[in-house]
Amino acid sequence: MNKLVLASNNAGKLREFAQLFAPLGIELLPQSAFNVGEAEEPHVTFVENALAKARHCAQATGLPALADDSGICVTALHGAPGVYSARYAGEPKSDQRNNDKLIADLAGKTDRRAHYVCVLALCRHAGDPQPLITEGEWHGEIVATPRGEGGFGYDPYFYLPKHGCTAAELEAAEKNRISHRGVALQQLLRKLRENQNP
Ligand SMILES: O=c1nc[nH]c2c1ncn2[C@H]1C[C@H](O)[C@@H](COP(=O)(O)OP(=O)(O)OP(=O)(O)O)O1
Ligand SMILES: [Mg+2]
Repeated sequence: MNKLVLASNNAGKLREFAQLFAPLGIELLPQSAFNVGEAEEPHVTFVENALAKARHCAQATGLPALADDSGICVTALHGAPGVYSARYAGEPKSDQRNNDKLIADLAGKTDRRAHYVCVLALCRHAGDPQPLITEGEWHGEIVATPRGEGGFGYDPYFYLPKHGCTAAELEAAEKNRISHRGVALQQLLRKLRENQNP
């Protein structure tokens, strides 16, 4: 497989995947290059939404498609916003309003634990009966005051005690090495290699 379509319209994800794929010798094309519209994400699990996006994109392009469904799960909010992270503060999607709502919802709560989840789904074609699926998690805490200019989404509020900084303060390469997305992609690449060398 030397060409893949990325089934996402999120500029932050596109940036991170471009960097992650750069050394791999796999051409990664954004679905916008094929005028693929946004897929429905009607499901209550990351894995089902990831599959829906990958299948929709493979169908529309005739090429293998990789989708990322991700979000942040906050312990004190019983796992919310979870699969609804992108639309937490309603439509149209806005990172700023999502972050404001998250901080408001956590006001007065002492348990600040949260983790990112990323599920990747790779459909080699629209009817692929055996899509590759992997998952990564990244654990941290929500801070009330944003820090850093990097990353995207909830990153300025996602604090990593081990690193003493937020995800938005990490170098892009460091985030990709340890993030939910980076971990899920390493697993996906391992599965791809196993499939090619049975
Ligand atoms: O590393 C991350 N750093 C910060 N925020 C993140 C990250 N990873 C996911 N997130 C947040 C952003 C968005 O609020 C939601 C993903 O929602 P999700 O539906 O998967 O993506 P999306 O609608 O933005 O784009 P698309 O579906 O076209 O890929 O989780
Ligand atoms: Mg989405």
